[in-house]
Amino acid sequence: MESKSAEIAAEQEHFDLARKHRERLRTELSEAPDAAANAGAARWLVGFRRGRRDNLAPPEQEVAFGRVDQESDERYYIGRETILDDQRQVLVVNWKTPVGDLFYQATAEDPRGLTRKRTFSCDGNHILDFEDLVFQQLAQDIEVLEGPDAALLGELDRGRTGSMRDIVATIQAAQHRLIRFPLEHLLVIEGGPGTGKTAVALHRVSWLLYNHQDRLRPRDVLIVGPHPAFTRYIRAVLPGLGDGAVEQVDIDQLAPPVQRGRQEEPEVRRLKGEARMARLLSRALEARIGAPEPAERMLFDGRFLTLPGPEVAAAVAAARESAGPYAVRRQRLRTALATLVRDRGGPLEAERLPPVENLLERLWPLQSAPAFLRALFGSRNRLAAAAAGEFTDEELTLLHRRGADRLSEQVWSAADGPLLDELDDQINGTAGRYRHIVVDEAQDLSPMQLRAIGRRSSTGSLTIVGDLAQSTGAWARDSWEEVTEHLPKTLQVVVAGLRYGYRVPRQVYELAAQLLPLAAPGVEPARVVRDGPEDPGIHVVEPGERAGRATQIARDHLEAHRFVGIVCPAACRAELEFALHANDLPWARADQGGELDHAINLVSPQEAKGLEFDAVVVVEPEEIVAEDPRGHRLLFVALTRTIRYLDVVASGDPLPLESRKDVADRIPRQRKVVEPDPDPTVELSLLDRLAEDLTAMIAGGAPPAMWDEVLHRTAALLDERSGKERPKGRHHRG
Ligand SMILES: Nc1ncnc2c1ncn2[C@@H]1O[C@H](COP(=O)(O)OP(=O)(O)OP(=O)(O)O)[C@@H](O)[C@H]1O
Repeated sequence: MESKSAEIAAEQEHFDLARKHRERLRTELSEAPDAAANAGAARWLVGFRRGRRDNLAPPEQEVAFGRVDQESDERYYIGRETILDDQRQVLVVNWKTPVGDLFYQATAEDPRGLTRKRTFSCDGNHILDFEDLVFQQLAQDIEVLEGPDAALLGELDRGRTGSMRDIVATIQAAQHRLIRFPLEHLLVIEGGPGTGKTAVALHRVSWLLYNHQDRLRPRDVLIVGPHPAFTRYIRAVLPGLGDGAVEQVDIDQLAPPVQRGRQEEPEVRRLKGEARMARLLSRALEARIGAPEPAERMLFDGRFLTLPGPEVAAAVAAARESAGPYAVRRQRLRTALATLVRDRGGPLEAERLPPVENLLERLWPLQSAPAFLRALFGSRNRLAAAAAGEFTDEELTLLHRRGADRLSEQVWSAADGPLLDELDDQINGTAGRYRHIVVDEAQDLSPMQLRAIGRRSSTGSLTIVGDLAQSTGAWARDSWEEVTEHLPKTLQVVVAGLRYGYRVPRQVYELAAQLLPLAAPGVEPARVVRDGPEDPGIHVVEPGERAGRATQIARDHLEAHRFVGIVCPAACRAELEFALHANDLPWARADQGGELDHAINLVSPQEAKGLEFDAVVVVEPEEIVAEDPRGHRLLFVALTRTIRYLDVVASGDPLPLESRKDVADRIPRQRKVVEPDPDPTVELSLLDRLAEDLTAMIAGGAPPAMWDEVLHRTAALLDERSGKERPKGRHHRG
């Protein structure tokens, strides 16, 4: 039998040959277009060639990651793209083809005509090793297929960066079934943290684009993520798979572009997300349509003309009852008024003349969504009229607010976005222009947000991705029906699960999963495929030491070249920022549009959704639990962001397992002003330390935003020392 190194050398020859032909193609595509029949055709050719060239894998990437051998003795290499030689012989087959499907789907029980599946490990296009599954052998030992193979484990252990990678080389059979699930469905992909939901959804897009080229072009697909940091994190995957032109946005971008930043109470967010808001807006908009005078007098070129009120009213009623958005029906009224004018001998071009325009504007005023919503929220009377008994007085009070003096100065909240979008749809209509939409982290979306997605779908074909155990915020969900009921109902809904947890190591998942009975009793825990390098570190510290300890741990990981995330609740944010500054560490914050850095990233538990890091430091779990009505779910999210290392730094309980209220009640609440506390029981050393901290802040010129938080922490410390015992965690390390 050939030695392995000889076989690797033979495979390398094939890889080199394929690479030569991929580069030949790149050169050909770069050359000027051949003569075309006309200038338009030449332009098309240039665009086509550029697109093809841009989608080619970069020169340094391996040409293939696998090989399948068929019983018929045919053998195919599987890669990110098909590569042909100059005789049009196939050197590598695209993973999205039926031959590619075999690579992922063949099992010992059902080898699908394969004798062997080979997986290569490479450094660039240089083969380091390969691993074979010989199906005949495996048929005798099916267990071998149950565990993760070496290629998958190798992939999972690779260090992370701020950018998600593709998983084409190691897609698992259960994942592949969802990737190629038929297009004409509303497919819900659910599964625990790190089961590959996001990866599967993105590869599904690539697979669908390849296999439905006749009806699905990249511009027909939209990907919606939960927040900008997530969109940045995933944005390189599809271009890497050769599908660069797919639009990827975060949910807040599905709205007219307005100035954002207004913060609102959870109850207001919840109310604004409800589906009945759509009806309120619709009634308010219809209420803007007016009634004519008993006789409408108009002046054309010095000649008066009178339209009888009842005829104008009939025209308004007909337009009102006709189908279509507000602006389209307004246009119908314009035509009807012009006809009435002409019938009475008025000018032929009446549509465009000021008297008709003025009457039209009075009866059916032009609207823009932001101006309309500002006026509606600013008027208690208008709100009450539009409520039509569907809203209580208290609810209307929550909606009522004084608008900015100028529209351009109006600052809108996140929950206003879908309302503006809904209004824009009611006024101008929305062309449902996407034939397939992927929605990630869909478990948190409000009905109004889901409606914004639904109206952009022209087919009802959607891939909805999420995990109910991670559902938090004003619209936390407990079932998928609560989500799908607000989406188009044209196609069959299928809920499919991913069960194997690829991200989170066993030791970390065992800690996090203790929260599940409390956080999401109905949700089945993921089956974890691998062990981590060590148990989670639990660090119970004094409140004043918390930021310092978290920073120190992050620094240690950084020095070991790990991509680090510090997941920190709002209450601890300022002290962490200060400690990171003071220690002069390179760090980035996800909420400021910055990239996730190759260093330390400070993220809130909400922003952490969908992200992952080599090492994660979770700060003060009790505060995280207190931060959200489903706080245990939020903590579950925070604890499951790591691919290898987890540290929890807490002055309270590092894993609070009581009700959220009990947890929240023991956290000292923020005090605005701190009086010097003369309590003699406060230890001198504590005061010394506080004095030191404050001196350091003054010397370091800490920004004003940090002071409030430090004072709050000071108050908490003093409260604590004056006798309020706080429960301590179970573990201690370092
Ligand atoms: N078949 C696979 N081969 C290699 N890596 C994989 C595979 N499946 C998943 N992964 C990796 O596991 C990690 C988690 O995947 P992903 O982010 O898609 O999970 P998720 O289910 O969306 O998680 P969350 O619920 O936390 O958002 C990623 O690094 C992904 O690349």
